[in-house]
Amino acid sequence: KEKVEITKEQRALIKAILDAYNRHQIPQDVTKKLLQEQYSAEENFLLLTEVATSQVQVLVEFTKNIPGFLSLDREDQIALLKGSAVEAMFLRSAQVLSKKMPSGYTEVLEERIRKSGMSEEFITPMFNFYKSIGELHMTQEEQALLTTITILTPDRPYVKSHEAVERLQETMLDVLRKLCVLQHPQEPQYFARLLGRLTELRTLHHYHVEMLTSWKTNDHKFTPLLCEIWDVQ
Ligand SMILES: Cc1cccc(C)c1Nc1c(-c2c(F)cccc2F)nc2cccc(C)n12
Repeated sequence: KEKVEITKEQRALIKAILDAYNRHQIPQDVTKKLLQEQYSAEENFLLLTEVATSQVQVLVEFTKNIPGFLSLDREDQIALLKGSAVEAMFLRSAQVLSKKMPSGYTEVLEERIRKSGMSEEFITPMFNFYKSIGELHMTQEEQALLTTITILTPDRPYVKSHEAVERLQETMLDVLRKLCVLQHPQEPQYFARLLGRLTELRTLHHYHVEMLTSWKTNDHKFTPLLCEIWDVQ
């Protein structure tokens, strides 16, 4: 049985990523609004647009703190952010929704998502994903690393230095693999199950493109940041 050991460098890497992941949270005023504003499909959509916009801002700040990310080609940094944003946001909202917060924030967020004028065909797979993430009971480190691995996916559109991104992603995959072995010794397949979620994220990515189109068709307004990150007119 090979002895799995996390090196000093890898421990520093985990700490840097976890600090960045925890440092950037959604601002209090946004979460307070979610609890206070009245319920209507329009109001819920507006609030979710605010949450989505703040999630993108949080994501950009987190990404800049991923060791090695800022050394990548600048255009590739943008291509990685645009290509991974919604997947990272699905992961983040899954982690928020699977935690039962004392403030009742998760229940309110879930209620507003279900009643925001989104069609059932997107709601079902979205909440199935949220449930499957919740069942994994990921540690904070695993959540932060899985998000990092999603962001560092080399085969996003317009990425030029494929190898540079792949090398960075492999560094993170190696750390996550070791963490899974050490933190879930009774579940040898745990690491494989985490990576399986990344496949499910790709499917949700496609659903999201359709959601954007249907929101646009129903004349829903987005913020400039959401239009920019997802190339919406
Ligand atoms: C904040 C939020 C949380 C859970 C579900 C949803 C639908 C949202 N809201 C949006 C998402 C989005 C996201 F932010 C995280 C996960 C999946 C997502 F669909 N994307 C967009 C794009 C334009 C407008 C909104 C309202 N919106």
